[in-house]
Amino acid sequence: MIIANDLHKAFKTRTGTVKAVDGVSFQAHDGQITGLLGPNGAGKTTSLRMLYTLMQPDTGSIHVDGIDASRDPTAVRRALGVLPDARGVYKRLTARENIAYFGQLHGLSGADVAARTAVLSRALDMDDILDRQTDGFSQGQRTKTAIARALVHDPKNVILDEPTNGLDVMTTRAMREFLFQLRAEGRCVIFSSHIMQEVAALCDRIVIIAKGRVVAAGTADELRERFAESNLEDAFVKAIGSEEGLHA
Ligand SMILES: Nc1ncnc2c1ncn2[C@@H]1O[C@H](COP(=O)(O)OP(=O)(O)OP(=O)(O)O)[C@@H](O)[C@H]1O
Repeated sequence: MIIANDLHKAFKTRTGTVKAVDGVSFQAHDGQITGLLGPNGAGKTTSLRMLYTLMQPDTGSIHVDGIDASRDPTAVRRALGVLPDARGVYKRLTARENIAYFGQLHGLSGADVAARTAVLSRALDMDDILDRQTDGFSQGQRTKTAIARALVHDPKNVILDEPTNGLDVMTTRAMREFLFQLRAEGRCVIFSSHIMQEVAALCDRIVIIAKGRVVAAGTADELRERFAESNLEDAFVKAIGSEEGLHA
């Protein structure tokens, strides 16, 4: 389970201070998919970066399975599998070697790495690319490699920054099935997207972020009810106060 409590993060730029995250709180439960939905620049990536301890919040707290991220970031990292916005797959290594490298960093034995690689490769349908050097991989193939690598240590919590970004329809469908599988295994899954339809199709709970703040949260039904709209898209527009988030 992941709890974000009143996160704030500002960046100093030449032209002034940007409040990227300005009061984000939510809970993501085990056995559920929680979607962070918001238009470009809403603060999703910055929120996720704080959750996976790449950045420290200016104020606010994060707990992963009860561990305070500011006190024990290493333990939090162990409990998380992360697909960052920059996929960062090593080009000279094969997909299998990319996965194994992360397994070794997590201290897994060779046998455990091989077993997890087999499970993940099957789930992500990547058997045919496993032993190819990732240089030249398509975006979808790179994303699959990065996800398999992120999950090699069998983490209870999974954070995915725009996992279907740039994927074709078939690969997106396969990715959805994979996320449902992670949910069925009882994991806590958080993913971000600016595509409302995708979040609606996948998520048990939706956290809508605009201008660095949570403007609404709940199930799709709760959001429709709250904004008195039968269509989730209309509820989303009302929640963020503009139509900018609708365009992928
Ligand atoms: N390192 C940084 N320095 C300065 N400004 C930043 C930095 N990182 C993010 N920002 C700004 O913070 C705001 C939120 O950015 P963020 O990447 O979190 O949004 P997002 O919701 O993930 O958007 P997108 O859907 O476009 O990826 C934006 O205005 C962005 O320009």
